[in-house]
Amino acid sequence: MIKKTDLLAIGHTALDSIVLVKEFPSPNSSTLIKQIKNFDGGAAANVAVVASTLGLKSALVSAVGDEFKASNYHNKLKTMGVDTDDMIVIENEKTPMAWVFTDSNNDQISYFYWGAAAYFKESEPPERAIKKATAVHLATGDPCFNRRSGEVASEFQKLISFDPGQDLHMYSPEKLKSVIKVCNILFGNHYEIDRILKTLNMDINELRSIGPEIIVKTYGKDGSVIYADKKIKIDSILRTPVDPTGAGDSYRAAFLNAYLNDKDLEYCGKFASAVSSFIVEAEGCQTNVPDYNMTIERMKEKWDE
Ligand SMILES: Nc1ncnc2c1ncn2[C@@H]1O[C@H](COP(=O)(O)OP(=O)(O)OP(=O)(O)O)[C@@H](O)[C@H]1O
Repeated sequence: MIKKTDLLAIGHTALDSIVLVKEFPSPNSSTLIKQIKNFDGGAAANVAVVASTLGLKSALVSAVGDEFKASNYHNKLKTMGVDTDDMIVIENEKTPMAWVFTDSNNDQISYFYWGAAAYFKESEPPERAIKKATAVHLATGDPCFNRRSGEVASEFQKLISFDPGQDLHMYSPEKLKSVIKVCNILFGNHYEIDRILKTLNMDINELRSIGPEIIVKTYGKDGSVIYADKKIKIDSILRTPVDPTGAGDSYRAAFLNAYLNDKDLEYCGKFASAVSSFIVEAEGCQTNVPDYNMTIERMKEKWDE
């Protein structure tokens, strides 16, 4: 019997190293590292992990190296119930890695190693995983693979959400438009949504008219705005951030969780806001992930509902 999934996340699974230095070295010099911490990451995996912790049956399709199957990260995903049966495993390659260097001014320099993810381009869209899912989330990853996966998901009439995130610059205007056309929900932070509007030379209503009936624009600690038939402003549940990375992915996972449970858009935004407020309280994108009850408690504290 085919096991159905609620949410399939497509895009990066990555290993993140957060490196603290006093200052960045100039070329041909070196600097001492104060601390290195390794975390499980990658936008699609972050979404799958948060969605699964909140109670959705989630699945993940990423391109990973051949060391991944035996890794603790993979074991963790399986233990959580994330379906990884359709992961793309590339022989003699490594799972993507990100190194984020932070100096004492909190300025950051990042390096991203695509490794196995470079093979997304030549991989077939995960039709079997798409067919099994109620909703498909296209996270940061290869633009061609996302476009082709979006087309298959559209053919099978799935709910499609799209978040090009920091890979936005890799999309040509045509490619960007073609993914946006097939998606139902477009997510982005305010820089990203503004850049999409500028690239496509559209305002938010024109953008909605070509595809996504819902556009969600996040503003960090200043909350988020949902553009649908009406505009809904959602406050954040403000916390002093220990590490803001992963706030966006957790927001998307939580929003989709509430949406798939037939909640109205204001509720979806509040639920997402509550979940992401936990994520900023700890280092890493998959740490301090709240379960459903913890999220509801925090929502009640803020909105008394
Ligand atoms: N300091 C904070 N306290 C509480 N909630 C926060 C804070 N920062 C962000 N959030 C929540 O997380 C949501 C997403 O944040 P943001 O707009 O920074 O996304 P992002 O840029 O995609 O994040 P990232 O790329 O760092 O994961 C916000 O709409 C807000 O609800």
